[in-house]
Amino acid sequence: MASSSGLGKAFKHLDLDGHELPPSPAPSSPSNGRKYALATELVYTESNDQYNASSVPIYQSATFKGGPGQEYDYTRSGNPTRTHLERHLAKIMNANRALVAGSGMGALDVITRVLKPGDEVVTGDDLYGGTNRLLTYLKENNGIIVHHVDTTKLDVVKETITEKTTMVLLETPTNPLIKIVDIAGISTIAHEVSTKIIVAVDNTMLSPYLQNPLDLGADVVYESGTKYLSGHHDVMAGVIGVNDLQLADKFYFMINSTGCGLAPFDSWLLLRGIKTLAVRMEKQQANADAIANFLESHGFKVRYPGLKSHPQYKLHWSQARGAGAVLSFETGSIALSERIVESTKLFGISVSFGCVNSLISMPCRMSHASIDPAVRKERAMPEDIIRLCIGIEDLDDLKDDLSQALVRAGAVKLTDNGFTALSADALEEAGETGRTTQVTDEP
Ligand SMILES: Cc1ncc(COP(=O)(O)O)c(C=O)c1O
Ligand SMILES: N[C@@H](CCSC[C@H](N)C(=O)O)C(=O)O
Repeated sequence: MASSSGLGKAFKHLDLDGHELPPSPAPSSPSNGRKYALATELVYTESNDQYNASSVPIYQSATFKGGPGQEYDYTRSGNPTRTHLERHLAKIMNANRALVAGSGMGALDVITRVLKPGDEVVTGDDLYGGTNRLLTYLKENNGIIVHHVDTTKLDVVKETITEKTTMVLLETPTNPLIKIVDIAGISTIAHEVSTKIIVAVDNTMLSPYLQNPLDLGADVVYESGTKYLSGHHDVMAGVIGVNDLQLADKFYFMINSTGCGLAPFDSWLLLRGIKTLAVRMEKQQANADAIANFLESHGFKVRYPGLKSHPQYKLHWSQARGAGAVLSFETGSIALSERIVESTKLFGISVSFGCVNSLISMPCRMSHASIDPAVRKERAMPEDIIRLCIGIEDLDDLKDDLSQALVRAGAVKLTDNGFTALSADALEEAGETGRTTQVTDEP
């Protein structure tokens, strides 16, 4: 009888046949309860515990005493720390209701459980590897028809969405090719075909600090809280924001039924991380912008929406307030990319992004390795692509580390003015033969 929407009344849960729809929590005010600027709202979570604790308490309890009618009975169904987080998230995601799951993939699993055999999903051809894996599973085992198309092309999306479409699943910027997808444009196209089509947007690459898909016409926003929201590589979490309260009830039903709700301690960690989201993001994207320019000025083809050279620069800035801190670039050679990645000292070789420390990876070997190599080829995913996820470190330290790695790997040559990327031919040769420039251990 407990509700994860919480601090309100107990309600009956929706059953699988759709009976007994629970009363949803009242939608917040038009500004979704926001009184202050987002950076301020991120910091303030009103704790209503009996001791006026400044930090929301962790209710590390599986059960709650009292019997029927009480607010909480069992943490799988609802927990005060989780409720607190969900209310806070609803405010910052501009959603009528937010829900939290044990990971970003857990959140997507909850969302896609509304799909039935025969339903059609229209989605992108540059998707996070785990998302691609789940959709492939649903296609092969649950009778869901999945269309992967270039979602940067509105005409292609328009041709693919039909009355049979029940969900449109978008990522923007995409991971790792950093393509931009027109959220408002696609939402309009989908809803013109049917208002029942659920447009769901993965907002992991920017966080609610920089982009609010619900304000652009999407029906559902979700993201991996493992990234920017938590920000320290120490918690796995997934968040969902939705305006339609009946849809929210369905998602809540799934979270309660499958037991994938976020644990109290992880909810607390996420609440703590969110307080510093604005400062982390500002610093991370300032660093990322400088590094993107630094690599571009030395001749690399860099993918980053903060660069004017990004082919969809205008579209990105029409729907987002910043460029985030993930960028990618190619070298022309897998071997050369491997040497660069392995030559960094400060950049950790790791999957994930959005956290305080900088990371470097080769997506085709790591985060996107679960995509069949033939499919990667079909979708023109460059095998040599390097992804940089920028943290809050000192910018000069980051640049120095990248410079020494590029030199050590033979991707650049040293000149009096610093270093210059090699020509395509020289890079190709460097990729095959190895280092072209003598370097000392401490450049
Ligand atoms: C864009 C994107 N969406 C979703 C996920 C899934 O999140 P999680 O790892 O928290 O399950 C990830 C990364 O894992 C991601 O990069
Ligand atoms: N082994 C994991 C890989 C996680 S990738 C995490 C993150 N989304 C990223 O893009 O780096 C898996 O198979 O899911």
